[in-house]
Amino acid sequence: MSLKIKHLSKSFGTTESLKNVSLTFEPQTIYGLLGRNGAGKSTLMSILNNRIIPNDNSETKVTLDDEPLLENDKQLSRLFLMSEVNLYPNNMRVKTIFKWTERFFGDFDWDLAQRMTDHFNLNTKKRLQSLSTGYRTIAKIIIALCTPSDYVFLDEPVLGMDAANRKLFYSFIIEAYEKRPRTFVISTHIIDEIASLIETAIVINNGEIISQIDIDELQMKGKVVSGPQEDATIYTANLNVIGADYLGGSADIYTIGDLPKPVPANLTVSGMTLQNYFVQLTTRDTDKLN
Ligand SMILES: Nc1ncnc2c1ncn2[C@@H]1O[C@H](COP(=O)(O)OP(=O)(O)OP(=O)(O)O)[C@@H](O)[C@H]1O
Repeated sequence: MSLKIKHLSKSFGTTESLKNVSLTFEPQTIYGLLGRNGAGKSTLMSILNNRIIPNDNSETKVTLDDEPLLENDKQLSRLFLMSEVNLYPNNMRVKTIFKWTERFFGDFDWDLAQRMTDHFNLNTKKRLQSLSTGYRTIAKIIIALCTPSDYVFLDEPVLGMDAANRKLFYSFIIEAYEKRPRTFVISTHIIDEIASLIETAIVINNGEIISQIDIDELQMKGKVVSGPQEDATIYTANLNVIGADYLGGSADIYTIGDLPKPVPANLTVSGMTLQNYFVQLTTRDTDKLN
């Protein structure tokens, strides 16, 4: 019982946006889909939600609970994608969009929608076009959380939202999940804010999945060894090092796994944040200023 993707590729002309992606999304799990600009996050989510057609490749298989997903309306209706693209008529009132959603998906969580509109202070009598950028996002978030979908994809869901509303949104994701567990796949560039929300981080880089890690595992095993460059380098020489930052003779070396004891007295060890992990995995040489 899961959403399985095997050998999925997508090219736009000569741009290979997704390269032979294989990935499984388990039911009732909250994922972070992390990648730099242009990494392929939106393309992946759009393909899974039937908005973009993947390359024609006989090896490609996308199944939901072992049934083919693409071009299968019954299975596709179990997925929902919230993205920047506006699918709703701009002159429609928010409340009417909620009703449309209910008709289309066969159900809508009106209680949660009411709580969310109250907390966000959203006037549902307003037309979509008259809302500010942040409030348009809030309206779309409410729709995404109140549909009966089993797999909800949120592509940059906090675009234009202020810090207080983002915090409220993260609490509502948890509330929606606790009320009715389902899979959320959240793509965002504000990584540290979702670190406590997600269970698994998937990192995509240049169209390829380069890492999938449980947040608990990262918290247990991800360490930053800091101190004089030479000593830190010697101490971490045989460890699983994913990257390093050097500044004026000092080093921060990023490792995954157990550290040999004792740690030399001139080195310090701290936990690796999800943001650290992501940056180390996706930094290119060209990102560094000469
Ligand atoms: N319709 C399209 N036509 C041509 N190229 C496209 C199209 N859609 C996406 N691409 C290209 O595919 C690559 C992946 O884009 P995608 O939008 O999936 O990235 P992303 O990870 O969502 O990026 P961002 O974080 O900047 O939104 C990019 O090189 C992009 O230019």
